[in-house]
Amino acid sequence: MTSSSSLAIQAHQLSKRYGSHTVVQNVSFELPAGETLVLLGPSGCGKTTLLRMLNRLVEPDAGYVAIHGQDVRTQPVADLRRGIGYVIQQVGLLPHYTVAENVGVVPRLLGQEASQVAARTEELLRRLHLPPERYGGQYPHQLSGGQQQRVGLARALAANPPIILLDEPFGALDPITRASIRREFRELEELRRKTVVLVTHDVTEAFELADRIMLLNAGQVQQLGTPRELLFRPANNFVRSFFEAEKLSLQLRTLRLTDVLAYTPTESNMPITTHYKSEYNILPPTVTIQQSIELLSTLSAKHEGPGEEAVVWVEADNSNADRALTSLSLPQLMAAFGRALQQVQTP
Ligand SMILES: Nc1ncnc2c1ncn2[C@@H]1O[C@H](COP(=O)(O)OP(=O)(O)OP(=O)(O)O)[C@@H](O)[C@H]1O
Repeated sequence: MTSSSSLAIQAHQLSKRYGSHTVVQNVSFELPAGETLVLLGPSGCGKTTLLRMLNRLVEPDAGYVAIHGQDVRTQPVADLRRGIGYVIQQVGLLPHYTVAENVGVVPRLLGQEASQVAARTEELLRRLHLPPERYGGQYPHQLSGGQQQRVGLARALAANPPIILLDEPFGALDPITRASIRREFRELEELRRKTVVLVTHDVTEAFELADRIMLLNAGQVQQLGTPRELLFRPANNFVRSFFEAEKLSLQLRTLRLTDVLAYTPTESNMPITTHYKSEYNILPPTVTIQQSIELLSTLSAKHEGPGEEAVVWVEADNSNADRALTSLSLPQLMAAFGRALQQVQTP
């Protein structure tokens, strides 16, 4: 059990109706500080409405929200929103403000000193791969969609709120930009420490970013759990069929090396000296199968010669201390993945 003081967000029996149409129905969840919850579901299922109830952009008809243990109705809205960053798909940058001015807008409103605002702005732009000397003085229309999205994120992070709400933040981007921004986003240390609620209808995005996923349909929670639980222990047919089309790709992103190690050959049948071995292909067991396949493919393209096969080396996790390093080639990895899948899918 998590104590209520370490809970960043508690939503209790939230409901919202527009006319006769119930768009959110009896939704409850608790989100510990530092977790990322993804709200997923088909268009119109109520994700945005639910998200906007958290910072009181929408008032529920029934139920309540508590932030850090305090009922949001008992605090001034301005105070509440100061602690909650908000990023939307349309970005909403101020067109006549430069990039630096856009990022600094909230800290300035909070009365922070100009030098402090400038330092924070520079730091964030640099972290989001927008060198301030090049981009700080530009205007939003001079940036690409992906760059604007990063400025929107920098602006939401500027005042260092402990909670960030993101509504389809990558929705307007092409698939390639989208995938690369998502990777940057995942690796951003600043965000890892925060409590994040993210709305998307993109299943891969949900699986890559979520600690837990709430799958909604017609305003009702279908399942709330880890990506692994939704994929391998679907609560009903809606959940099962929602992931069906992308099942293999999700399995590759959900299972990790640690899940397949037990199904690998106990001894490598190739002499170690024939392998190209460097710090780059020694992997911790937490790496996903998808990432391992990508690395093995790159290594194969670079290093494979006659009689050689590219391998990665997997560090033993604690439960496997007798095997310090296990070597895995692509065929071995795929075979082990297949066997692990059979196990995990057996009820
Ligand atoms: N202010 C409003 N007035 C009337 N109906 C609304 C209002 N806001 C949302 N709705 C309706 O509520 C339902 C849920 O909308 P919501 O935007 O929460 O869904 P969503 O899951 O975020 O959808 P999408 O993925 O398409 O953005 C929709 O049918 C929408 O038309």
